[in-house]
Amino acid sequence: MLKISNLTKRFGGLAAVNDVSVTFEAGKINAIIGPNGAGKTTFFNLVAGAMPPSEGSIEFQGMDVTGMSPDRIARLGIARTFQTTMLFDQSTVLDNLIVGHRLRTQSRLWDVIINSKRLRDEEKKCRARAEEVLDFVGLSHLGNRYILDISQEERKRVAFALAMATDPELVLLDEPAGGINPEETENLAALIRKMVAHGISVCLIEHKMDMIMSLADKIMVLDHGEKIAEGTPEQIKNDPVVIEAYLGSDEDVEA
Ligand SMILES: Nc1ncnc2c1ncn2[C@@H]1O[C@H](COP(=O)(O)OP(=O)(O)OP(=O)(O)O)[C@@H](O)[C@H]1O
Repeated sequence: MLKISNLTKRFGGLAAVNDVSVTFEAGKINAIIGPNGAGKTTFFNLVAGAMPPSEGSIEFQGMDVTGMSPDRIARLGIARTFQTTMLFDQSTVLDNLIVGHRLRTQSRLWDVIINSKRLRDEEKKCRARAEEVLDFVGLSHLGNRYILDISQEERKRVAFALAMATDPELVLLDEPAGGINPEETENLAALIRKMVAHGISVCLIEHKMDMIMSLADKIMVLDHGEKIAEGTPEQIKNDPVVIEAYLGSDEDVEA
């Protein structure tokens, strides 16, 4: 589904991602781990088209998407969750989803001025889709609540719903369990499994090792921009190179 070949991104003299090649299969949960500054976020930025690579290529479902704009990549089926701080606090959950979805639909200014049938049809579709994804993430009962009034876990579910609204094939999750407690983390892991059960492939960056180890089918470990290991959770846990990379940082692979 996603084939990365010799991907490199340099910022001045620093190779934030350095000659990384990896393949992620459809229908799986793939995790990217590594100490702080390892290049995980940069890797995601490259896949989502937020920045062009210095070298290497990205193939999605057999198509070369290297250097494509984020819009085009999103339309091809790669969605990314945004930080919950990107939600509109003073709007309702449903409005956040409708606006998020509308930003990706077709109506032009002319349609708005004449309140065209296309516009009205699109609005209806966006609302229906918003209600559908809200139900999927288990928040139907909160559609009319303000973002300000819901919990951090619920906000994370809204962020997932936003990504789901575009009907993606692959979802990139950047630290989905950051800032929530162990029980909420388990709930969110269940939601990620549900996404995969519905045919969506997942790629996530996460620091919470217990979550990764129980959730991921495959883990890629980055350190100083380079891929130092790749394998199942069991293989990664016991890999001396990985343990060494984490011992040299303030993080713990068994944590
Ligand atoms: N836009 C940029 N310009 C210059 N340097 C950058 C830029 N983005 C990232 N870097 C550098 O690239 C390296 C990798 O950063 P990146 O954010 O990808 O790591 P990370 O693994 O996501 O780290 P963390 O776990 O702390 O979020 C770091 O040294 C960072 O300072």
